[in-house]
Formats: sequence, structure tokens, C-alpha cells
Amino acid sequence: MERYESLGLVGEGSYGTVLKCRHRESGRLVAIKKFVDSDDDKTVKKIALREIKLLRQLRHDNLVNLLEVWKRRRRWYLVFEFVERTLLDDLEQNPTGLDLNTSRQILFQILRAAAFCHQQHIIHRDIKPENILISQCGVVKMCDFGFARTMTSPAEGGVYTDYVATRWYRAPELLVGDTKYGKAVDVWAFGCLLLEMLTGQPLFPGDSDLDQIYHIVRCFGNLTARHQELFYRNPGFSGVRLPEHSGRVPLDQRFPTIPPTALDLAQSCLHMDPERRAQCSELLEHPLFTQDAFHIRFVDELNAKIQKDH
Ligand SMILES: Oc1ccc(-c2ccc(-c3cc(Nc4ccc(CNC5CC5)cc4)n[nH]3)cc2)c(O)c1
Repeated sequence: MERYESLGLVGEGSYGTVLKCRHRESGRLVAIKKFVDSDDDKTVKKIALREIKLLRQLRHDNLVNLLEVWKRRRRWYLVFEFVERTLLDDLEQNPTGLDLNTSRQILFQILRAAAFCHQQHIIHRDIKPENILISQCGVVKMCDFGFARTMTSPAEGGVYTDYVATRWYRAPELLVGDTKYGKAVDVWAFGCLLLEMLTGQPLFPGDSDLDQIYHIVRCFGNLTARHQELFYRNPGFSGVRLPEHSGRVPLDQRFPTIPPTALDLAQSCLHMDPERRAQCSELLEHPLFTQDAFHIRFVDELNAKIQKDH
């Protein structure tokens, strides 16, 4: 670490800390994830090695780049590129939301990143505003795969018992404790993010897992039969009734000013049944991006921004 000057904390992850640092010789800014001492703790060592293996698979213009990995005095260090700001910073600056064109430039790049991860059979599992980095030129880089998982079978999904995802962006299957979930959890989070960007407010700001389910049911109605069964079998919810979905407020009623195309895209992501949610690769072809040939024009613009960032 002596080659780097620490400039302060960027964030606290579950298995380590992320520091903003400057490389003393080159002046380059980086983000360094320092894992807790791993030699005594086999779990941390296993987590670190799994994260490193996964990160080395993920090279894409819209994913934050892993630059170096080293181990010193029983600790692993992951050195990443430092990117100027996060989507959370932008949302805090714009409490009523971002304009549609800015939003779709960011959304398109998030989908490119997520579609690439899913093609590699990797689920991010914690897509949220603070994990969406934005460079000075407007290039989006998804980060923090501390919770990411390789799906056990490329077909779809696997059996995962460890818990993940920041509550507000958590899909119904995660909230009821379904261990058989897949990349559709990232699509749900994307749908939540889309509406938050356009309104400036989190879509479902639950203050507990149960409250999170209530927010979702009040908007979309009952959980699927499978999720209801898992809910009532979940010891964390024993004795609790699922809310009646009377007094539902569907998205189009809640957001009458959102452009219908954007609302349609959100609804393609926010199906209660994970099987009905669109794939990220399909969403890149949604009319929000293909109307006025945005997706064709923007890719050229984006490549120029990426070159400028280098
Ligand atoms: O497994 C892992 C672990 C960690 C990372 C990771 C890699 C890179 C970063 C990162 C963050 C970053 N820039 C950044 C810029 C601004 C903020 C916060 N803005 C403050 C509130 C005003 C936070 C972060 N640049 N690079 C963060 C996390 C990762 O991508 C994968």
C-alpha cells in the first residue's frame, strides 16, 4: 500500500473496505478494496478468491475495471479504476429526477453491463444507485460485485442460500427467501432504478423486509402462488398475514406523467413472476432505446466518450 496515498473511504462492503487512493508515482486515482485478514478466516479467503475469479471474467466498457490484485501481510487487495461519481450522487443533486434523455443514456449502459454479466452466467445481485458509477464524460461503469454469483447452471438460476441485495431493489423471490432465483433479480432492480431516475424518489422504500413486500403488493397485487407458499413457510414471517391487495395503486396511476414508453419498459422488468420479466438483452431493443434510432446514434457517441475517458 506504500505505493498509494489513501484519500479516504469510498464504501464499506461486507468483506472489506473500499478506499479512494492516489498512485504516488503516476498520480492515478484508484479504488482499492482491502479484504479483512484472510489467513485465519477460511471463509474470507474463499470469498476473496471467488470474487477475484469472477472479476477477472468481467471485462467490459460498462463495468469497472480491475487493475491489480495483490496480497500483502495476509490481506488481499483489489485495485480498481476510480470513477468520478455515482448515480446516487446525481440523484441527490436532482431530487425530482433526471431528464429522459440523460436517464436513457445511463439506463442503456446499465443494460449493456448487466446483459454482459448475464451472458457470462453471472448475476450482480446488488444493482442500486451507489453501484452505478458515472465518469466525467458520462460513461457508466457498474461496480461492486461483492455479492455477485456465478449461476450454478448456465440454463438459469441456481440454488443460493446466502443473502444479498439492498432491500429497496430486492425482487419478491429474494424477499420471501426463494433459494432458486436467477438473473431476473437484476432485471427487477433495473426496473426500480428506472423509475427512481425519472422521479427522483425510490420506487419501493421499504423499512423492513415485510414492509418491502407490502410496498410491492400494494402496487402489483398478490405474490405468485410459489412466493406466497414460501412466505408462509418462512420462519422470519411466522404468524404474519400477507396484505390484501385491496386499494392497489398500479404504476400508471402512481406515475401519470412518466412517458408511456418508459413506463412500459419498467413494467417489463417488474413482473411478480421472475419468468415473465424481460431479459436485459431484449430490453436493449425496447422502443425507449430504438425510437428515434437512439441506440444506433448513442453507441457511436459512447465509443467516443470511452476513448476520451482513457
Ligand atoms: O468485488 C468488488 C468490490 C469493489 C468494487 C468497487 C470497485 C470500484 C469502486 C469505485 C468507486 C468509485 N467512485 C466513487 C465516486 C464517488 C462515490 C461517492 N460519492 C460521494 C458521496 C459523495 C463513491 C465512489 N470508483 N471506483 C467501488 C467498488 C467492485 O467493483 C467489485
